[in-house]
Amino acid sequence: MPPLVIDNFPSTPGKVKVERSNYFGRMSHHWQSSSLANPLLWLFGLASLAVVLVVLLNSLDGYKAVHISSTWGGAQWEKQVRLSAHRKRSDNKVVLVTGAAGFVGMHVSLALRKRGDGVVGLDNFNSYYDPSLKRARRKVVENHGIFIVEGDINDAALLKKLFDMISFTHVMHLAAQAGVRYAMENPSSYVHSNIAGLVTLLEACKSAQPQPAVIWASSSSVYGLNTKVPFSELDRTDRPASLYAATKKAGEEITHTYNHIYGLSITGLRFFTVYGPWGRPDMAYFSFTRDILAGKPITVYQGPNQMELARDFTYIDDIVKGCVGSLDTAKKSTGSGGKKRGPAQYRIFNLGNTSPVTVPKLVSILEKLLKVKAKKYIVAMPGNGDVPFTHANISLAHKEFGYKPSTDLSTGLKKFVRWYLSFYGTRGDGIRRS
Ligand SMILES: O=C(O)[C@H]1O[C@H](OP(=O)(O)OP(=O)(O)OC[C@H]2O[C@@H](n3ccc(=O)[nH]c3=O)[C@H](O)[C@@H]2O)[C@H](O)[C@@H](O)[C@H]1O
Repeated sequence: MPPLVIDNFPSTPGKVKVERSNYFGRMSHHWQSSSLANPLLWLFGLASLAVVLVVLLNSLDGYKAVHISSTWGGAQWEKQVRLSAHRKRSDNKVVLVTGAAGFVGMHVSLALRKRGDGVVGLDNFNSYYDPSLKRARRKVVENHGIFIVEGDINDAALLKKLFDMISFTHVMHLAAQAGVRYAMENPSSYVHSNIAGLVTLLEACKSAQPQPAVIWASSSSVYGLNTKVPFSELDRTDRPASLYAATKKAGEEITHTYNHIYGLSITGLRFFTVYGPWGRPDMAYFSFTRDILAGKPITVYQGPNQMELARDFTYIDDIVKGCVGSLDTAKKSTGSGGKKRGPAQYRIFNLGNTSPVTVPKLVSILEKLLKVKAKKYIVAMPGNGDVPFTHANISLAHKEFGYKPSTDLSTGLKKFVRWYLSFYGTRGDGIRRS
């Protein structure tokens, strides 16, 4: 074999250019003659390593603040996974749902299960918001025969185990670090889940036999600072306003490379401010409900020139229909053994409601439903990643799988409030009593 020269090593004076064929042979000589034999330099090297480690651990602090748990493995665990993956008929799907104890994950898992699909959930039950809500959601899906594996999408060994055990036809990837404004508090958690976790999952999917089709949650936030409305999938998405948006945009690029290189069938869904029963306590409609009931003031942001902010709030049942529709129209991946055998499907869809509502209007609907007047602080929108408005053009999803949202904000909030009161009661402390 000819000597392998690593050419991309820097070749400026003082830097090395290594010839690998002779590398190990020369090492012993270098060991004796080079400065590596000097104990003082060793001490210095070890001290530098310690400093690097301390810096690295500190940078992980933000991530550690979100507690994550993991328990998997063993005969009983395997039995539960297999049972959960069991489909009713051979034409049903077998789906791995990541983030299954999350808001959208729970609802999508139930919808798939109800029609006879095999569904295995995966969730790390982190403490970004009250994990007891996630555990309550787990109870609901467990009652429908769905097992949620407790583990992280960054755990490559766990993913390999799952793909070795089960021939998943689809992966519905909904696990993510959500929240637009929290990205300024804990940026590393977004990189951990939305970038590193996504890549670990795609690696597992690309190597799986058979390769599943992947459907995953992107976000309306990728439209960032765009002003042209409604937002279309053809519009530019290179001006994100938050790190959250940037990681979702990165996800779209990352999934494209896995589609291109490995033949993974990919569908990205840009969700528009999803709300409804079993929702996320960090979102405005949820925290406003809690605070209005508690008699606490709420903060309503305002754009420049006292402009009211608006969102294309989308009800969870409509989102579920969009998720299931896109899953059912996803074509098979084309790769095998980690290699692409032909071009594979790559799609991106907006899943919105097509009728934006202002935040003050959202508050007035809640006031009516709760029969309590809100104490409002109107403040200028802080520069923390928020965008003034969102509005979806959904013609592509309509054409591809008949997506047609049918729940307006008043109707959807009525269902949310009914659920909220039955779950937490009227005290507004966000603590469940049952
Ligand atoms: O579509 C998305 O891709 C994203 O949707 C959601 O983000 P947003 O649309 O920002 O929802 P949300 O926080 O409920 O704020 C709603 C409105 O209330 C305003 N808002 C908020 C808080 C507050 O205290 N006051 C206030 O006026 C605020 O300024 C805004 O105008 C998801 O959280 C996110 O994970 C992602 O999925």
